[in-house]
Amino acid sequence: MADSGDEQVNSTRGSPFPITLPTVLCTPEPPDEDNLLLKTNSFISSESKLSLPSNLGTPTSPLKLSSPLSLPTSPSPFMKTSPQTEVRRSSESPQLPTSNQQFAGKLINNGSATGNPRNKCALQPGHSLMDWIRFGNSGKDLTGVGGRLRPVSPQELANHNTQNDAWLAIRGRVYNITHYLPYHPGGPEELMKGAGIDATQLFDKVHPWVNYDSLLAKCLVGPLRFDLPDPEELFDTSSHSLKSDRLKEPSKAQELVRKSMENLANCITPVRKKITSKSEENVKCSPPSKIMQSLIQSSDLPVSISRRAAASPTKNAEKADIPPLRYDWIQTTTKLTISVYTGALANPGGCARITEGVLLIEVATNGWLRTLKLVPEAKLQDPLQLRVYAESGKIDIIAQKVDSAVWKHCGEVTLGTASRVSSPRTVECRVVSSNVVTHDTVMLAVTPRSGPVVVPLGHHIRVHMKIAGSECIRSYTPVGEGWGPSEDSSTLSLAVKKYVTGSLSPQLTTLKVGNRLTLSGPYGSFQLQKLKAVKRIFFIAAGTGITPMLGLLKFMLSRSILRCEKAHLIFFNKTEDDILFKDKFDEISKEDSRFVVTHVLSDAKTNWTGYKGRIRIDLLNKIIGKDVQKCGEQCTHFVCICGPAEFTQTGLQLLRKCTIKDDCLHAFIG
Ligand code: HEM
Repeated sequence: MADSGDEQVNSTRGSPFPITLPTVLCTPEPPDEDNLLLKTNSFISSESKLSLPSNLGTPTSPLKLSSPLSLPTSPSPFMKTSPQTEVRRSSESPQLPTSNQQFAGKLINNGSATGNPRNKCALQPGHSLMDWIRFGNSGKDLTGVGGRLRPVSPQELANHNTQNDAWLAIRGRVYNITHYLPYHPGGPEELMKGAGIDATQLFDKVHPWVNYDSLLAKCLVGPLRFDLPDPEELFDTSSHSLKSDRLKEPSKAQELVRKSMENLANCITPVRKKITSKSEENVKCSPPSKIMQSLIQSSDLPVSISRRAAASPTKNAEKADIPPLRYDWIQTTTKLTISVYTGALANPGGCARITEGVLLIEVATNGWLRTLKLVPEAKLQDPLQLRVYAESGKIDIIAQKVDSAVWKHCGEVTLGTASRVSSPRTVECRVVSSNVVTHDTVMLAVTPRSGPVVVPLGHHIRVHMKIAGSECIRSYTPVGEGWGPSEDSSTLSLAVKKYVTGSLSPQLTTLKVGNRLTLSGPYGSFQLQKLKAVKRIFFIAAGTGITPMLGLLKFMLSRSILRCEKAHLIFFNKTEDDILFKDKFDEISKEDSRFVVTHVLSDAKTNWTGYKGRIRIDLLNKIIGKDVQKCGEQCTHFVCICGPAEFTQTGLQLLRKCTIKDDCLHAFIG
C-alpha cells in the first residue's frame, strides 16, 4: 500500500473501487490448460508427483494421456509448435539441432539461464510437447540403462555430461536427458548446463513451476545417492570392466535396489482420502517397507514422499465457494516438508508454528481459513520456513528434525474444517535489522515470534504501536523476498518512510534490533487471478507506493514470455535521491528486456534528463496508450496504481480517460 502519510490510511472514501477491509485473500479458479505443466498445480502436481512411484514400479508403462496423472494432450501454449509438428512421429530418433539452427530461431534471448531466466527457443519441427509425449510412449528406452531403476552416485552422474549422453539430477532423482535435449523449450544448451550435476538449484532458479517429474518420467535412471560406493563396486565386482558389460546382467545388488524401488512405489502410491462431512479426519501415512528403510541412508536428499489428502468443505451450500486443499509431505533425513496446494493463482496467505511438539499450519485463501495439524512421528524444531509459489498456489512448510533420521510416517495429520476468516490475525514480532535505504526511508526487518507468516501478494499488514497511551496504526506492504535485506522467508521487510511530523514513523525508523512490535493482517482486496491472462502490466507508483508492486513485478517476470510480454513501472518521486530500489530496477531492466522503468521527478535537479512533473494525461497516454489500444475484446493489459491518496485518485481519473477499463485496474488503498 501507499505510504501516503503517517496516519492510519483507510481511505476507501470516494474510491471507485470496492475496497473491503479487512479482506483476506483471493479467488482461485480451477487451473487452466496453461497450467498443466506447472509443477505445483494443486491437482496435476500432486498427481504427477505421486505418479512417479508407479513409474518407478513399472518403468515401461505408457503415460496415460487421459488420466489425471498424465501430461496434457495438447501442446502447452508456452511451447512453440509449428504445423509440421503434428505429422512427425515419435519413432523418429530425436535430432539435436545444431547450435545455429537452434539459436537462429530463438524467440527471446536476453541472457543465460543463470543470469536471466527468460530465454526461450523456437523448437525444431517435430519437437513440440506432443511429440515428446509420443516419443515417450514409443516404447524406446529413454533411460539408456534398460529402464531398470538403479541408484546413481555423484561420480557416475558426473560422467554423463555430453550431448550424446547427458544425465541430470533434480531433487534426488537422476534423469537421462539426452533425448529430451531437442525438446527443451529453453534450448539444449541451457539444459546442458545441468548435465552431469545435481541441477536442482539451477532448475528452480529458471522455472520451478515446470513439472519435470512428469515430463521426464520415462527418463528416470534412479535415485542420486551420496552414500554409494563407486558404481563399479556396486554393479560389478570387477572394477575395470566396461560400462556396457556391467549392465548386461543385473547383479544381486541391482535386483535388491529394483525390488526396493518397487517397494517404495507401493508405499507411496496415493490413497485418496475423501474427507467426509465430519468436521475432521485423521490421516496416517503408511511406512516405507523394511527393505526400503534399510536402503535409505543418511543423505540430505528427499528420501520419501507421502500420500496426500483433500480437505473438503462441510456445508453443501458453501461447497462451491471453498477452494480445495491438498497436501503432500516429503522428507530428507534432517527436514520434513509439508506442501499444501491451494490452487493456481490462489494467492494464499498463511502461518506455521510449532506448539508443544505439534506443527500447526494455517492457510487462508478467498476468505477461507483451513488448518492442518501434524503430530509428528518424532520431534520437530524451529526455525520453520514457509515458501509460497504464487503461480501454483503451493505453500511449503519446512521443519527441522531434532534427530536426523528417516521417518516411517510423517505423523498424524488432522485437517480442520474450512471456516470463514472472521478477523485478521495479530502477531508479535521482533526487529532483526533496520537499514537506512534513502535519506528518509528505513528498511525494517521483523520476524514474527510464533513462526513464519506469509502475506498474500498485493496485500498488506498493519503495524500497531502504543504511543503516549494511545494506539497508532499504520499500513505497510512487506516488500517480499529479493527486495529486503534478508532472503529468510520468515522475515517481513517493511519500507518505512519517516515523516517528521508523523506520529508513528519517527518511532518505527528508530527501532533497534531486538525491539518488539505488533502486526495484524493480512488486509487487501487484490486478486492474483486477475493477472491470469495479462500480458502487459503497468505499475504506476509514487514514493513508498512502490511496495505492493514489488511482489507482483517479480511474479510477472517469473512468467514465460508468452504470458508476460512487458512490465512497465512508471515511478513518481520528488528527487532522484527519493527513488527506492533504483539500482535494483536498473539491474532488472538490464537483465530482462520485458521490464522498463520510467522515472518521473516532481522536483528534479537541472541536470535531470528524464520526465519531470506530476502524474498527467499526456504522460500516461504516451506510455500506456498504445499498449491499451492493442487490446481487443479481452483485456491483456493491467494497471496497478499506488501512492498517496491524492495521487491515486488523480491517477484513477486519468487512467479512465485513457480508456482503461475498471476490470483492468487495481488501486492499492490501505
Ligand atoms: C537444469 C537445467 C535447465 C536450465 C538451465 C533450463 C533453462 C531453461 C530456460 C532458459 C528456459 C526458457 C525460460 C522461459 O522463457 O520460459 C526453459 C524453459 C523450459 N524448460 Fe528448462 N532448463 C533446465 C532444465 C529443464 C528440465 C529438466 C525440464 C523438464 C523436463 C525443463 C523444461 C522446460 C520447459 C517445459 C520450459 C518452458 C517453460 C515455460 O515456458 O514456462 N527444463 N528452460
